[in-house]
Amino acid sequence: MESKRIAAEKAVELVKDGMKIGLGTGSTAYWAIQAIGRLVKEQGLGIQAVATSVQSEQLAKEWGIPMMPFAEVDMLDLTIDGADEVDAELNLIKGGGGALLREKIVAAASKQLIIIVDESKDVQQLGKFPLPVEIVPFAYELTVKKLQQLGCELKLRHNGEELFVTDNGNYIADCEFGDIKDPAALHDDLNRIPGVVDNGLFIDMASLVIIGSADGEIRSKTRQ
Ligand SMILES: O=C(CO)[C@H](O)[C@H](O)COP(=O)(O)O
Repeated sequence: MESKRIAAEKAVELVKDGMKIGLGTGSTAYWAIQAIGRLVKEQGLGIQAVATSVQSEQLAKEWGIPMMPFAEVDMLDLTIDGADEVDAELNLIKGGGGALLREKIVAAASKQLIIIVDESKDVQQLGKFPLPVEIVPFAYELTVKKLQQLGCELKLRHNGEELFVTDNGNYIADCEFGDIKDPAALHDDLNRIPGVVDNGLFIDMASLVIIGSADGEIRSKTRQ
Protein backbone atom coordinates (compact mmCIF):
# COMPACT_ATOMS: atom_id res chain seq x y z
CA MET A 1 0.00 0.00 0.00
CA GLU A 2 2.77 2.39 1.03
CA SER A 3 4.77 1.69 -2.14
CA LYS A 4 1.74 2.50 -4.30
CA ARG A 5 1.04 5.67 -2.32
CA ILE A 6 4.58 7.07 -2.59
CA ALA A 7 4.72 6.39 -6.34
CA ALA A 8 1.35 8.13 -6.74
CA GLU A 9 2.36 11.15 -4.68
CA LYS A 10 5.61 11.51 -6.64
CA ALA A 11 3.65 11.57 -9.90
CA VAL A 12 1.26 14.18 -8.57
CA GLU A 13 4.23 16.54 -8.14
CA LEU A 14 4.07 16.86 -11.95
CA VAL A 15 0.53 18.24 -11.86
CA LYS A 16 0.55 22.01 -12.32
CA ASP A 17 -2.03 24.77 -12.18
CA GLY A 18 -4.11 25.06 -15.36
CA MET A 19 -3.44 21.50 -16.57
CA LYS A 20 -5.93 19.10 -18.06
CA ILE A 21 -5.45 15.75 -16.37
CA GLY A 22 -6.50 12.14 -17.02
CA LEU A 23 -7.28 10.16 -13.90
CA GLY A 24 -6.49 6.44 -13.95
CA THR A 25 -8.20 3.51 -12.29
CA GLY A 26 -7.19 1.06 -9.55
CA SER A 27 -5.69 1.01 -6.09
CA THR A 28 -2.57 3.00 -7.09
CA ALA A 29 -4.46 5.59 -9.12
CA TYR A 30 -6.72 5.94 -6.06
CA TRP A 31 -3.80 7.50 -4.16
CA ALA A 32 -3.07 9.88 -7.03
CA ILE A 33 -6.69 11.03 -7.21
CA GLN A 34 -6.67 11.55 -3.47
CA ALA A 35 -3.43 13.58 -3.60
CA ILE A 36 -4.76 15.72 -6.48
CA GLY A 37 -8.03 16.19 -4.58
CA ARG A 38 -6.14 17.42 -1.55
CA LEU A 39 -4.23 19.97 -3.69
CA VAL A 40 -7.53 21.19 -5.17
CA LYS A 41 -9.23 21.40 -1.78
CA GLU A 42 -6.43 22.76 0.35
CA GLN A 43 -4.32 24.77 -2.08
CA GLY A 44 -6.86 25.80 -4.69
CA LEU A 45 -5.04 23.97 -7.51
CA GLY A 46 -6.88 24.87 -10.72
CA ILE A 47 -7.10 21.83 -12.97
CA GLN A 48 -9.72 20.08 -15.05
CA ALA A 49 -9.90 16.31 -15.26
CA VAL A 50 -11.43 13.36 -17.04
CA ALA A 51 -11.67 9.89 -15.50
CA THR A 52 -11.00 6.43 -16.93
CA SER A 53 -13.81 4.71 -15.03
CA VAL A 54 -17.07 5.37 -13.26
CA GLN A 55 -15.32 4.48 -9.99
CA SER A 56 -12.53 7.04 -10.48
CA GLU A 57 -14.99 9.70 -11.59
CA GLN A 58 -16.97 9.19 -8.39
CA LEU A 59 -13.84 9.46 -6.26
CA ALA A 60 -12.72 12.60 -8.11
CA LYS A 61 -16.10 14.22 -7.56
CA GLU A 62 -16.01 13.34 -3.87
CA TRP A 63 -12.72 15.23 -3.66
CA GLY A 64 -14.15 18.21 -5.54
CA ILE A 65 -11.86 17.79 -8.57
CA PRO A 66 -13.43 19.76 -11.47
CA MET A 67 -14.39 17.33 -14.26
CA MET A 68 -14.55 18.35 -17.90
CA PRO A 69 -16.67 16.83 -20.69
CA PHE A 70 -14.76 14.77 -23.25
CA ALA A 71 -16.19 17.03 -25.96
CA GLU A 72 -13.90 19.77 -24.62
CA VAL A 73 -10.73 17.64 -24.67
CA ASP A 74 -8.27 18.05 -27.51
CA MET A 75 -5.15 16.98 -25.68
CA LEU A 76 -4.66 16.31 -21.98
CA ASP A 77 -1.41 17.52 -20.44
CA LEU A 78 -0.89 14.31 -18.56
CA THR A 79 -2.58 11.15 -17.35
CA ILE A 80 -1.59 9.31 -14.20
CA ASP A 81 -2.54 5.64 -14.13
CA GLY A 82 -1.48 2.30 -12.68
CA ALA A 83 -0.46 -0.87 -14.52
CA ASP A 84 -0.34 -4.61 -13.91
CA GLU A 85 3.08 -5.10 -15.55
CA VAL A 86 5.75 -2.78 -16.97
CA ASP A 87 8.70 -4.01 -19.04
CA ALA A 88 12.08 -2.44 -19.80
CA GLU A 89 10.72 -0.68 -22.92
CA LEU A 90 7.84 0.74 -20.85
CA ASN A 91 5.31 -1.47 -22.59
CA LEU A 92 2.46 -2.28 -20.24
CA ILE A 93 -0.20 -4.79 -19.38
CA LYS A 94 -3.23 -2.97 -18.03
CA GLY A 95 -6.85 -3.84 -17.37
CA GLY A 96 -6.64 -5.76 -14.10
CA GLY A 97 -9.42 -3.48 -12.89
CA GLY A 98 -11.36 -3.91 -16.13
CA ALA A 99 -10.94 -0.31 -17.31
CA LEU A 100 -8.44 -0.88 -20.14
CA LEU A 101 -10.55 0.58 -22.95
CA ARG A 102 -11.26 3.91 -21.28
CA GLU A 103 -7.69 3.96 -19.99
CA LYS A 104 -6.32 3.52 -23.50
CA ILE A 105 -8.63 6.15 -24.99
CA VAL A 106 -7.56 8.66 -22.33
CA ALA A 107 -3.87 7.71 -22.59
CA ALA A 108 -3.99 8.21 -26.36
CA ALA A 109 -5.33 11.72 -25.80
CA SER A 110 -2.52 12.63 -23.37
CA LYS A 111 0.79 14.35 -24.06
CA GLN A 112 2.29 12.28 -21.26
CA LEU A 113 1.20 8.99 -19.72
CA ILE A 114 2.72 8.65 -16.25
CA ILE A 115 2.51 5.12 -14.86
CA ILE A 116 2.64 4.51 -11.12
CA VAL A 117 3.38 1.03 -9.76
CA ASP A 118 4.89 -0.87 -6.87
CA GLU A 119 8.04 -2.87 -7.61
CA SER A 120 6.15 -6.16 -8.06
CA LYS A 121 4.88 -4.82 -11.41
CA ASP A 122 8.36 -4.12 -12.83
CA VAL A 123 9.18 -7.17 -15.02
CA GLN A 124 11.74 -8.25 -17.63
CA GLN A 125 9.11 -9.63 -19.97
CA LEU A 126 5.35 -9.13 -20.03
CA GLY A 127 3.06 -12.12 -19.64
CA LYS A 128 2.92 -13.47 -16.09
CA PHE A 129 -0.16 -11.34 -15.50
CA PRO A 130 -3.01 -12.71 -17.66
CA LEU A 131 -3.68 -10.22 -20.44
CA PRO A 132 -7.15 -8.66 -20.19
CA VAL A 133 -9.00 -8.44 -23.51
CA GLU A 134 -12.30 -6.54 -23.74
CA ILE A 135 -14.83 -8.31 -25.98
CA VAL A 136 -18.40 -7.49 -26.97
CA PRO A 137 -21.15 -9.71 -25.53
CA PHE A 138 -22.58 -10.54 -29.00
CA ALA A 139 -21.41 -14.05 -29.98
CA TYR A 140 -18.67 -13.82 -27.36
CA GLU A 141 -18.31 -17.62 -27.49
CA LEU A 142 -16.96 -17.26 -31.06
CA THR A 143 -14.60 -14.47 -30.05
CA VAL A 144 -13.33 -16.65 -27.19
CA LYS A 145 -12.53 -19.48 -29.65
CA LYS A 146 -10.60 -17.09 -31.90
CA LEU A 147 -8.63 -15.83 -28.92
CA GLN A 148 -7.81 -19.40 -27.86
CA GLN A 149 -6.59 -20.12 -31.40
CA LEU A 150 -3.89 -17.49 -30.78
CA GLY A 151 -2.52 -19.89 -28.16
CA CYS A 152 -3.71 -18.66 -24.78
CA GLU A 153 -5.34 -20.20 -21.73
CA LEU A 154 -8.44 -18.09 -21.34
CA LYS A 155 -10.81 -17.36 -18.47
CA LEU A 156 -13.82 -15.12 -18.81
CA ARG A 157 -13.76 -12.71 -15.90
CA HIS A 158 -16.56 -13.16 -13.38
CA ASN A 159 -18.11 -11.02 -10.71
CA GLY A 160 -19.43 -13.69 -8.36
CA GLU A 161 -21.65 -16.00 -10.40
CA GLU A 162 -22.17 -13.46 -13.19
CA LEU A 163 -19.84 -12.47 -16.00
CA PHE A 164 -17.99 -9.25 -15.17
CA VAL A 165 -19.33 -6.33 -17.23
CA THR A 166 -17.12 -3.32 -17.98
CA ASP A 167 -18.23 0.32 -17.77
CA ASN A 168 -18.78 -0.01 -21.53
CA GLY A 169 -21.13 -3.00 -21.22
CA ASN A 170 -18.55 -5.54 -22.48
CA TYR A 171 -16.89 -8.69 -21.10
CA ILE A 172 -13.26 -9.29 -20.18
CA ALA A 173 -11.34 -12.39 -21.30
CA ASP A 174 -8.19 -12.88 -19.20
CA CYS A 175 -5.69 -14.52 -21.55
CA GLU A 176 -2.52 -16.30 -20.39
CA PHE A 177 0.04 -16.36 -23.19
CA GLY A 178 3.10 -17.05 -21.03
CA ASP A 179 6.09 -14.83 -21.87
CA ILE A 180 5.03 -12.30 -24.48
CA LYS A 181 8.05 -12.09 -26.80
CA ASP A 182 6.59 -9.58 -29.25
CA PRO A 183 3.99 -7.43 -27.47
CA ALA A 184 3.34 -5.19 -30.50
CA ALA A 185 2.60 -8.15 -32.79
CA LEU A 186 0.32 -9.77 -30.20
CA HIS A 187 -1.48 -6.46 -29.70
CA ASP A 188 -2.27 -6.26 -33.41
CA ASP A 189 -3.22 -9.95 -33.71
CA LEU A 190 -5.71 -9.58 -30.87
CA ASN A 191 -7.29 -6.40 -32.18
CA ARG A 192 -7.77 -7.94 -35.63
CA ILE A 193 -10.31 -10.43 -34.20
CA PRO A 194 -13.87 -9.20 -34.78
CA GLY A 195 -15.54 -8.98 -31.39
CA VAL A 196 -12.38 -7.76 -29.65
CA VAL A 197 -12.80 -4.13 -28.66
CA ASP A 198 -9.26 -3.68 -27.37
CA ASN A 199 -6.64 -5.42 -25.27
CA GLY A 200 -4.56 -4.48 -22.26
CA LEU A 201 -1.22 -4.17 -24.07
CA PHE A 202 -0.15 -0.51 -24.07
CA ILE A 203 2.72 -0.26 -26.55
CA ASP A 204 4.87 2.89 -26.75
CA MET A 205 2.36 4.88 -24.73
CA ALA A 206 3.96 5.44 -21.31
CA SER A 207 6.48 8.27 -21.13
CA LEU A 208 7.49 7.79 -17.49
CA VAL A 209 7.09 4.96 -14.99
CA ILE A 210 7.41 5.73 -11.28
CA ILE A 211 8.11 2.70 -9.10
CA GLY A 212 7.60 2.80 -5.33
CA SER A 213 9.23 0.26 -3.00
CA ALA A 214 8.14 -0.98 0.40
CA ASP A 215 11.31 0.53 1.95
CA GLY A 216 10.27 4.02 0.76
CA GLU A 217 12.63 4.18 -2.25
CA ILE A 218 11.27 5.65 -5.47
CA ARG A 219 12.77 4.79 -8.89
CA SER A 220 11.69 5.95 -12.28
CA LYS A 221 12.14 4.80 -15.87
CA THR A 222 11.69 6.95 -18.94
CA ARG A 223 11.23 5.88 -22.55
CA GLN A 224 14.46 6.11 -24.56
O1 LIG B 1 -5.31 -1.17 -15.51
C1 LIG B 1 -5.86 -0.99 -14.45
C2 LIG B 1 -7.32 -1.00 -14.28
O2 LIG B 1 -7.96 -1.41 -15.45
C3 LIG B 1 -5.05 -0.69 -13.25
O3 LIG B 1 -4.31 0.45 -13.45
C4 LIG B 1 -4.15 -1.87 -12.98
O4 LIG B 1 -4.96 -3.04 -12.86
C5 LIG B 1 -3.32 -1.70 -11.72
O5 LIG B 1 -4.16 -1.71 -10.62
P1 LIG B 1 -3.63 -1.48 -9.15
O6 LIG B 1 -3.05 -0.11 -9.10
O7 LIG B 1 -4.88 -1.64 -8.30
O8 LIG B 1 -2.61 -2.55 -8.84
